[in-house]
Amino acid sequence: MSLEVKDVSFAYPNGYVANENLHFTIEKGERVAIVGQNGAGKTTAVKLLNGLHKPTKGDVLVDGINTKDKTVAQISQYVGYVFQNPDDQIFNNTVKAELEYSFKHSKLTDEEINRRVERAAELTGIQQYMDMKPFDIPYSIRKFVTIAVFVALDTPYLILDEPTAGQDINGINRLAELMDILQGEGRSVITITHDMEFVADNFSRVIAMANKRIIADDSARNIFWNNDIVAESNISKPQIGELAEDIGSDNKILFRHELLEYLTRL
Ligand SMILES: Nc1ncnc2c1ncn2[C@@H]1O[C@H](COP(=O)(O)OP(=O)(O)OP(=O)(O)O)[C@@H](O)[C@H]1O
Repeated sequence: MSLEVKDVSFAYPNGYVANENLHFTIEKGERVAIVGQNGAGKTTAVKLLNGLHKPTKGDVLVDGINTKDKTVAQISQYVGYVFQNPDDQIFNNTVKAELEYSFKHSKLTDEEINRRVERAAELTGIQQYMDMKPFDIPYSIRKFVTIAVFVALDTPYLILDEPTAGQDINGINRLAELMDILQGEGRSVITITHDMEFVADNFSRVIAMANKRIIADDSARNIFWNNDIVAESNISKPQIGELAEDIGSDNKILFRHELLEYLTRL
């Protein structure tokens, strides 16, 4: 079971080519961060994963199913896409209704739907907001509402677009815990982010994009310690990595404990 992107290119209706020859596979349970300069084509690429865009060339297979053969509604049962801005996604009158809406045509029993909705609310920390109007709660919590929708739906693949934007440390920790739980259940999380600390702390695999293409698909350590890739994709090295480089370490340090260990050995 996997998400397979096979030599995919994509052009918008106006003819602008936003992705060229993307080729990668994401296995079930994997966590992958897609990073890169503004306009590199990251959002276009993830919209190909959930069927919002269909490849102009090549194929995207979701657990073996070609996205070209299915509707967005069908693919979104497998691949959940949480928009960068929750206000583009939320449209129900209460938080609870927003979570229940996706089950409108579901054959699941009411008990099962309730169980899933309650669990999703608990895992995302939104229980106390369930009866409120979404626009009466803070932006950072609204983002968790949109995540909870797909946690409840139990999609095997979850795409988070800039999940740390607008979150404080508690929100970021909650995201990290949630991703651990989802991964423990064999679900994949794919994120687009400009937050390199979040990437280093939570994603072992990183896909770096620049100018419509993938320029590297490697461990976070190898990506952040390759200055050519960092420069071409216009990302920054996480702070600890930068500090380690400044003091002359070439041990590919990314974490505080690694830096401390290195310093005590000097
Ligand atoms: N509907 C559209 N029609 C034509 N071109 C588009 C459309 N949507 C996006 N583009 C262009 O495609 C390119 C890639 O955009 P995309 O949003 O995928 O980049 P991104 O890497 O996600 O950028 P950012 O980090 O700024 O969100 C950009 O040059 C953008 O202007």
